[in-house]
Amino acid sequence: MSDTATNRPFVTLTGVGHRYDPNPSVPPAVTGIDLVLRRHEFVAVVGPSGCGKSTLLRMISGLLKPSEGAVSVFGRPVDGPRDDVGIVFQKPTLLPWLSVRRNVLFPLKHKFGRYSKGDEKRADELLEMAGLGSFAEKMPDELSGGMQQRVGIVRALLLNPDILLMDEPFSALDAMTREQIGFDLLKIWEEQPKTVLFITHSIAEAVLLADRVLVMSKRPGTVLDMIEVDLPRPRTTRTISDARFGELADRIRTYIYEPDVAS
Ligand SMILES: Nc1ncnc2c1ncn2[C@@H]1O[C@H](COP(=O)(O)OP(=O)(O)OP(=O)(O)O)[C@@H](O)[C@H]1O
Repeated sequence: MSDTATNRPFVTLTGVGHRYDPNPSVPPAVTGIDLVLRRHEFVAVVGPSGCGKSTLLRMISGLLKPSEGAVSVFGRPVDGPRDDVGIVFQKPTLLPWLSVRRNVLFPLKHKFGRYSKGDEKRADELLEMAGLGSFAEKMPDELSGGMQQRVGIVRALLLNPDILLMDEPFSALDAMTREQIGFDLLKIWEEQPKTVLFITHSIAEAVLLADRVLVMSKRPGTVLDMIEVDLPRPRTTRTISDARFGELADRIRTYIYEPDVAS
């Protein structure tokens, strides 16, 4: 985004790595990651299956401690789960006995034991923004997969996190729903900027949504490149037919499928 705050380092990873298996003959999941996420930027992460994308996300969230290097947010080391981080996974795991609105408000209730009228108003505003205004009183099983995933996103946004970590959030959705929900996410992000790290297996989705695309190598995952997506915003379906879109997607594809050619 062209916001003055955008150029400030926000999340910093210095020489970050993680190994699940202490046996030194087994390669680490990820290693030597140097990365700076700027405030309010949208960064997508792509890379071969098993290259450590989720491991990277979990270290930024504070859910997983790096076994090498350090993660910091605004200069403060991350040493455990943080309040200013929202996470959206592939499946929204809604509570089936609670309405959509109550599902969205559940983390507040769980954390503080209560929520205010202001929180309810904000939940309704976010549901409206996500196209779920008339579904607040419905139960999760009355919603399509795409709508359930939107509820999961709204639930993460209600806590107004500075950082939104999304781990293949749309991969369970059909192609059309996926494209639409991507544009809706961009609309919400443009109105309420956050630093977003978005893991996807779709190169096109990464280029369509992100300001920059982090390309990871196969295990042990390292940074192969950080590609600036110099496509104008707002992004629309027309963005996909822009020649530059094709060039950027091709460049990333080469990294993933022909890493020897790319390097
Ligand atoms: N809890 C764990 N214990 C042991 N190994 C793990 C654990 N979690 C992940 N791994 C291994 O670490 C590597 C990186 O896993 P990770 O899930 O971070 O990759 P990924 O890029 O997100 O994969 P995918 O694209 O398939 O979702 C993989 O080889 C995986 O098998």
